[in-house]
Amino acid sequence: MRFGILGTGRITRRLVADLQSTPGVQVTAIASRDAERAAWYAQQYGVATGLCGYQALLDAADVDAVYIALPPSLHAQWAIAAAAAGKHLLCEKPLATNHADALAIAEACRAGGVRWLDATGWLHHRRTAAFSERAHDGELGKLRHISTAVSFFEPFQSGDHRLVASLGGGCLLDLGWYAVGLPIWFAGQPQAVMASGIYQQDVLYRVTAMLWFDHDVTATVSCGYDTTTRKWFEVAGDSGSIVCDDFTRSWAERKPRFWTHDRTGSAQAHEFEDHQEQHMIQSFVDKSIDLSPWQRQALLTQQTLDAMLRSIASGQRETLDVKELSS
Ligand SMILES: NC(=O)C1=CN([C@@H]2O[C@H](COP(=O)(O)OP(=O)(O)OC[C@H]3O[C@@H](n4cnc5c(N)ncnc54)[C@H](OP(=O)(O)O)[C@@H]3O)[C@@H](O)[C@H]2O)C=CC1
Ligand SMILES: O=C1CO[C@H](CO)[C@@H](O)[C@@H]1O
Repeated sequence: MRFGILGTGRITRRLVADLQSTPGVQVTAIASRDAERAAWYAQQYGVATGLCGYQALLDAADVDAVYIALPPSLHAQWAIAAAAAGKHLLCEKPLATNHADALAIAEACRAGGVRWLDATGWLHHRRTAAFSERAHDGELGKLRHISTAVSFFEPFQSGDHRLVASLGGGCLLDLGWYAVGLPIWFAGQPQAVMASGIYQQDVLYRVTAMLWFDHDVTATVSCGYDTTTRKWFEVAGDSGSIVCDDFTRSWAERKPRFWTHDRTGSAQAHEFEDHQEQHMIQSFVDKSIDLSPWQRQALLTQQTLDAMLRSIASGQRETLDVKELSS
């Protein structure tokens, strides 16, 4: 699959090497708003063509798939344009800034006959497959409660899209995508949410929330830009729990790991050898792999984030529209 990349930011600098080292993948073009930057990136990262303007890349005949690495508010526009141009779509998280736009992306891809996936790496890690299997094989007993936190304290450059509301900034869309995605991965569709948020510079800086699922499963989640937490979770049943201390990251310096705890309090560690981002790219390019479980996860996450934003604004518990989702 021949990839073209939209945007020359922080994540592009990391993912371009993962794309180039995935078997069956070539990166043939990169596009920037700025011609010089496009040429510099192409030269620097060994990409054949640097193009000025994102549409130029969508028009390129030697591009089969587009990786969108733009600020969140631009995802829907360029994802829909990519699908209309017949390009498969790997889109950075959050898929969009709201559920309606996420559904519009899915529909455009369906109409264009192209594959789509959000680039949420942890969902494709071997470690995720292993802890998911354990959670579902009865080892935990009945699933009861999930806790998770994903926070980074970072001195953002002024103008960083994370701090600009009109670009889809704020910790909820950015880090809440991971924190809320985790309980959804284990427990499915939330029925209701109650969230509270603290704003700084016009964007959400810290969010805490409670989620209610079917069968009395609950979750507490938090995310923020002004705290440093491990990107951890605990999935607890009535017989045991699974704990992971950094589920979103690919660690070069140590093996990905998680622990299982039983009723007696004893813990067993599980470690893996992994190159994590490549698994996500492989899921996307291997046409024999059904992407629908991950697509459903993305749409559910987006719908839940919408409900959390409503809850922050209203100060009330908000219910999710189950019918809307299942259709
Ligand atoms: N999966 C992951 O682990 C990570 C995912 N992300 C996600 O990737 C996306 C991009 O994040 P990141 O790379 O950190 O962002 P950056 O701000 O570093 O880069 C975004 C790029 O988008 C282009 N762009 C187009 N319009 C604008 C605009 N109005 N303002 C700013 N940039 C613009 C720019 O490229 P140019 O001007 O050259 O066209 C810019 O370099 C986000 O959705 C983010 O959530 C981010 C980090 C990690
Ligand atoms: O997805 C992400 C992972 O980590 C970052 C912190 O460096 C986030 O802000 C980012 O968008």
